[in-house]
Amino acid sequence: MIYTVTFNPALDYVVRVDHFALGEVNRTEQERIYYGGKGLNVSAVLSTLGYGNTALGFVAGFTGDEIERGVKGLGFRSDFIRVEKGLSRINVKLKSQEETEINGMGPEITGEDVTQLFEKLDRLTAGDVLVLSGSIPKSINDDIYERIMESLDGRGVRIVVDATKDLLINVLPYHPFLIKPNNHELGEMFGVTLHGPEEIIDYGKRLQKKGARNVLISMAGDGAILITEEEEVFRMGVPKGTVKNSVGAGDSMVAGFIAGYLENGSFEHALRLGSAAGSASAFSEGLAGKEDIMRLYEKLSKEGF
Ligand SMILES: Nc1ncnc2c1ncn2[C@@H]1O[C@H](COP(=O)(O)OP(=O)(O)O)[C@@H](O)[C@H]1O
Ligand SMILES: O=P(O)(O)OC[C@H]1O[C@](O)(COP(=O)(O)O)[C@@H](O)[C@@H]1O
Repeated sequence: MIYTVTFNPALDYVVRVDHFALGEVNRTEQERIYYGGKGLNVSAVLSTLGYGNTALGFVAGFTGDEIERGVKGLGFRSDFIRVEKGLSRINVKLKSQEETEINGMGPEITGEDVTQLFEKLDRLTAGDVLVLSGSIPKSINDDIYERIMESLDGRGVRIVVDATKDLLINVLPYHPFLIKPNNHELGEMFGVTLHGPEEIIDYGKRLQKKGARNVLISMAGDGAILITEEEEVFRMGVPKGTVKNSVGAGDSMVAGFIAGYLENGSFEHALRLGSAAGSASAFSEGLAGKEDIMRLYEKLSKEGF
């Protein structure tokens, strides 16, 4: 079974504004609402690619009701924990001359709520895949990902972590199967700005030395680099296309990678399917559909990436 955990699901409010002006009244040209949060996006794309999965996480308030209702139509199972205080987030994604995001902080999650999550995770067994993805609400201690990994240590569960800074660094001693920082996040973890693939590979390998098994570094329009536990390094470019909305591209990449790896155990295939899913979502208004992903997969294969 595949499980995803989203501590902080969101409604993503994506608005397009022509020439956004700070401090002025701006009017939208287009507005859309998507069900978001990294784990939920991973769940949605996995299900698009034919991999059934269960999304775990916390929801609160009327926005939480809507998330719980809406994701029922996305093809995966959900088993959320309802929390009493606060609201699930509305994350604002402003598309104009530049892309700007305001991600909310999320509801108040108590120790009891967290215990409920641990009870659900206690069902996981050897061969299961667990995706821990995204930020955590302020009310939770930032050692939560490590505590989850510690509780599952030795059970043969493959754990994928897509998070930033300490949330990610602290899980490395538990040997996550895959981590996916982007190049900026990778630099941020070491307090440096990375220039070019050599530096990115060097710093990616440092995360491996700290315990990560496979490190996938995404670089938006510049593609991705994968450093595997078999000491191979793969680079993948991106197909040509018009970017419509890159929110969720990273999550789509994680989902594509997992689907590809589960299919035949090949890291190269996983990277290609992950890259195709990432670009296909960047080229779509919302998350990509299967046809688009497979079309870009073929393109990446033909172009020899
Ligand atoms: N502008 C783009 N053009 C083509 N592909 C893209 C673009 N942005 C993202 N992608 C694809 O999606 C992957 C993940 O995107 P990225 O923006 O690096 O992740 P994140 O959202 O986690 O920062 C990239 O490695 C690439 O394959
Ligand atoms: O949990 P965080 O880090 O605040 O991120 C949440 C946001 O990330 C997203 O999952 C998109 O993530 P990516 O663009 O990295 O794939 C949005 O749907 C959501 O608003």
